[in-house]
Amino acid sequence: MNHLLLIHTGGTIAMSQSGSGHVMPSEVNPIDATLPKATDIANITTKHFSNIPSPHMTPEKMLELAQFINQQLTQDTYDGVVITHGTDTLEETAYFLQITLGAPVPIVLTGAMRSSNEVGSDGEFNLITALRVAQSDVARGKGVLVVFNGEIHSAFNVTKTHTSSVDTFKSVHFGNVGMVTKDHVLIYSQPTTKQPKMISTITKRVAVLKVVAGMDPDLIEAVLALGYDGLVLEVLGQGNVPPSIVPALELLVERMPVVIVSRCFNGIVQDVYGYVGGGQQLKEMGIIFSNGLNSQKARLRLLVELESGSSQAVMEHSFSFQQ
Ligand SMILES: NC(=O)C[C@H](N)C(=O)O
Repeated sequence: MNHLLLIHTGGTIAMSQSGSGHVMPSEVNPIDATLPKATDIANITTKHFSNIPSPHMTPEKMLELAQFINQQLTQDTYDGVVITHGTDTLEETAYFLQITLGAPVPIVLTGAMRSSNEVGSDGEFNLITALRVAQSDVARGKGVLVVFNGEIHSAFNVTKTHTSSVDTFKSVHFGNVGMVTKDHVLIYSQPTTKQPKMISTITKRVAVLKVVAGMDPDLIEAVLALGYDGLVLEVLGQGNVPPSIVPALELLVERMPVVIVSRCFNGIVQDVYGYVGGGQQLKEMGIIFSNGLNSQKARLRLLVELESGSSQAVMEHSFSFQQ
């Protein structure tokens, strides 16, 4: 029988609703009560890494988690790892692990939208399906996966799309990579993955700003004044900005890497337009075009590139579109 490592980090899956109706972390993780129902799936070793709501997650804690997983995988033999996590930043931790961890076994993240004692609580189903995916041969070599509501997603594409629905995780651009049915774990497409970059510290800071019509340049100027090391800009459409921020961007890109992602939910940025502030001008300035990542993931990618001391050319390659 397979041996799985189950790591709890917190989130709603580890919470209960109190008498007042507010949802709070529980001292004893209620999801562990599900484990007797999983004994036919694998032998499971449980580790409690943290018990935090995921808005309390940071890149530093993500790095600690990556190091913890590496340590556990060298100390014992596991066939897969399941991580329970709050849903608010789950996609960020999943993507961080994807780009920094070269684990030889499936790494699967899951969570819940309804806490343990709420009607229709989804933690039990999500945990059981995540364990089934992690022990499955078809999950090997597929990168870090997110299993939620019977769907399997790649860390690259998945994002939280609904504030309260249990059907919240969706893969923009390419759709989910697989599904879990009563009897099967199916993965029908090969997720995009790139060589992970091992880092040992988080010392850099990357700002994220969203571009809006008629945007004032002062926030772009503040990025430099506040001592950030890089900027991710959520730009318009296929990769365009208003003329009002072009001079500030020109100055900024001389001093730090600037990466653009689109504020559209789907699609990639390209140098299509030749007007002032259009993609052609941004490309000529040396701005890096991302490959369809959302801004929260592009921020982590840029952070990892900065920590790795990557050149502009290496960064461009890391952000390039690859199928
Ligand atoms: N459903 C959840 O897990 C949301 C919660 N606020 C968290 O991310 O910790």
